[in-house]
Amino acid sequence: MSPILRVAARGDGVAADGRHAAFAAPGDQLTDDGQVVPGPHHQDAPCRHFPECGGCQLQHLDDTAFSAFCIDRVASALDAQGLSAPIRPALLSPPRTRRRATLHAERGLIGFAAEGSHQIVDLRECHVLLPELFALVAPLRALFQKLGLKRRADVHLALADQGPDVLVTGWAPTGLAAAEALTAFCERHGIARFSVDDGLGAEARWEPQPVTIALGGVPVALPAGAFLQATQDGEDALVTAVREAVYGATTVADLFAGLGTFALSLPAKVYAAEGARDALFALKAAANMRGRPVFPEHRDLYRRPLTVTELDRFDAVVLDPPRAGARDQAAALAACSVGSIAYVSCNPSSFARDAKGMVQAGWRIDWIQPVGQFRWSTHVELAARFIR
Ligand SMILES: C[S@@+](CC[C@H](N)C(=O)[O-])C[C@H]1O[C@@H](n2cnc3c(N)ncnc32)[C@H](O)[C@@H]1O
Repeated sequence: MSPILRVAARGDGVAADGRHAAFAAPGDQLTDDGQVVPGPHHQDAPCRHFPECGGCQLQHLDDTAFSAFCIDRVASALDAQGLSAPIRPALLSPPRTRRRATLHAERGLIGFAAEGSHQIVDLRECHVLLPELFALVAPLRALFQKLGLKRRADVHLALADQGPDVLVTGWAPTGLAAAEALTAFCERHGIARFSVDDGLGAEARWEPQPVTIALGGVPVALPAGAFLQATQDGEDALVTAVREAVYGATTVADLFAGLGTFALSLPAKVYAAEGARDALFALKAAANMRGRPVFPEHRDLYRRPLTVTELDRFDAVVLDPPRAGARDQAAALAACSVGSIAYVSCNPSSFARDAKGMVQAGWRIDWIQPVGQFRWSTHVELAARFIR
């Protein structure tokens, strides 16, 4: 018998004797023949689709163990780079609060892909999606069946200010009957927008009024399929952490700004750099309309990161790159002399890699706030404050 001590990055339990076991929680016991004997932090998974469904990998952990996993994920990534930092208690989004998710549909099935495969798990219940979004799953299944969807399509769901926003990629129904069925579906289910994209770009087939998302109290036009923090709760946690990290700054550079989640929430003059044109134009128009001091620039930050001279014009910098991190931008940040840096990351490993160079150049990680907005998944997000 060996006790399970922690859960590794991929979700398997790690026993004191070094063995790994699937679906094991800290406090469980691993028998000599590899059986898991549940302990005090092992809960009954609430969803019938666990563990087949790839939407959740950790439903067997209670909140104490899931929170510890989020912290440990960050600590292990730092440790792998020879770093350590004060890590705050994790902020977990409650069940049923995911406002953005991508499902897959094919031949009468709709749901997340099965864990480790492309097979679709036909979703009959879900404990992570917002009820408003889950309520669309059965009607969408029926709609796709009616319209004869056979090949695989992706269904991107988001909750906009006006209601559910649906984007189907890989499929575009044609003909009058299909158009009528789609309109009836949208009217019946209060859909804010229904777009399709069969490879030529998103085309709205239903959008009775312009679709927006409120960020920092400002309604921003929401491009179909655009990036949004996964839960409102997670967004609030990240915004609060970023505001604290750059507190007192009157000029801020927001890098990888997206639609302006941070730029529109900071009490400062904000330069916002973003690579997606549609997001950038939406942010520009929204800021102009409300007279917010946000100055967006379309810029590919992988090809053309801000230079040290450019960075030094600001009191503080916020960056929130994609999963790959921001190696070159971090190198310039390491050498700059702004007052503080808020680094928001959806990948503790690339964050720790980027942080290492910054720490070697004299920066210190003041604190790290883990945010578990992908509840019961192995994806952990964080916001960190760097100071000299
Ligand atoms: C994790 S999202 C963060 C968005 C925003 N900060 C937010 O919280 O809503 C990363 C953003 O980086 C943008 N991006 C990806 N590659 C980029 C690049 N090479 N240059 C600039 N922006 C890029 C994406 O379009 C996306 O908006």
